[in-house]
Amino acid sequence: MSEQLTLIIVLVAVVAVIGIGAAFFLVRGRKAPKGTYTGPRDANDPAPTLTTDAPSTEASGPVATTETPETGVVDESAGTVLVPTDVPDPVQGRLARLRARLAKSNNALGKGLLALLSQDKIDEDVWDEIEETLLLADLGTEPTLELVDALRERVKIEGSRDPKQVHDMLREELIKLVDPTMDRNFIPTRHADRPNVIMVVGVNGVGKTTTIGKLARVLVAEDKDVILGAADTFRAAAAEQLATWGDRVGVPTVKSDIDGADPASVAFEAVTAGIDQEVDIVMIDTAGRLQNKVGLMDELGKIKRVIEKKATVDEVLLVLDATTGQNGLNQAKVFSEVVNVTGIVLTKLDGTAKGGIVVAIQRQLGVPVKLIGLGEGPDDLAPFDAEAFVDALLD
Ligand SMILES: Nc1nc2c(ncn2[C@@H]2O[C@H](COP(=O)(O)OP(=O)(O)OP(=O)(O)O)[C@@H](O)[C@H]2O)c(=O)[nH]1
Repeated sequence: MSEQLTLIIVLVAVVAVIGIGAAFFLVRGRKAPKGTYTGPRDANDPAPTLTTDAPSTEASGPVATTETPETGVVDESAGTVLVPTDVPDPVQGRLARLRARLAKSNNALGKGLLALLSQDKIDEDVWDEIEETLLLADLGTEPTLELVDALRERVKIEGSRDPKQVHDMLREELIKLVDPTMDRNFIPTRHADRPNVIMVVGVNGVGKTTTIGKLARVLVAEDKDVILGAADTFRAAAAEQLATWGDRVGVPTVKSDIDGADPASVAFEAVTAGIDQEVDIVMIDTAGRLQNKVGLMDELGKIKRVIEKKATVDEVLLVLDATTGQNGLNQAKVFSEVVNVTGIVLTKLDGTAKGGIVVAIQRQLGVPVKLIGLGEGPDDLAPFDAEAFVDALLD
């Protein structure tokens, strides 16, 4: 009798443990651990296939004849268990943590201005020097004149200046120029029925692939499910480079196994995989292209149009190398004409004293700088924040 009772108690305990476990997974909502799902996350979804032929007629049906993806794409996410090996740094406070990199190369701007404005007597020569410092930092003519006028006015009104006063005055005026009111949200959210789609564009070697890799880590740290699309089919190693970034944090990459494949086809397949697998975000890498190559710029427009047969492109991030200065402005202008740029990623700010380019670019495009690259390390990408940026220049 007592044996039967013990058996019943054990059975009840086992059922209770299983019940609690099931409830835990239901509350959590995620159908597979992030980064380890291998296909559709709903049991009733169609099984993923390894595609080596052109996308099916159904998938590419709405695509115009001239823009029909014609090359095969291998969906690496199908049948592959990706086990993350890295835990990305948290995103909060990154700019503050990386500020030393920025401050070092931008000393000329922040510290130089502070020194000039702290002089006992600020005559015309000093104002000229202030102007020159700002122009050398690539702030651009109009913002430079605006800032100098504002500072002149305040020096006149406020009279004597102690170091704290000078610091606060400069800080306020710089923050105004960098514009804290712009929408710099860079953590996209999934739409009810489809992923958020981000396209990353820019000229050769500015850091597009590296930025996507770093951004994938940021998104994983924010608990997002991500798929990458290697539509940079021009440079043989680019797709591998992207996939390596993704693998480290358990993010799958859709890429073609054919050298020089149609980038629009790869992008289309990546977005299709993202929809099928119900991910939060699909990020598409594109090949670097010079803004004066008309054919390549047209191709970029085509990639976007082909993606949009499937899902809206929510964000086009233009990656600009901060060390290229004014040339970046020309690039920004042409790219935004072709693909409606919605945000700027300014890379290599660790290697230049030209932090003023942030203001110049925003002014020219009316588009916010959303992220800045501060090194080659995997977590050397920081969300841009006007106040933290100015503090990094001055302190
Ligand atoms: N110092 C520094 N280097 C960076 C940064 N971002 C990228 N890089 C380096 O820039 C180089 C080019 O980066 P990629 O990501 O390959 O550039 P890409 O734009 O994808 O290049 P293409 O595909 O050839 O157009 C690499 O050596 C990166 O490590 C940054 O913020 N700081």
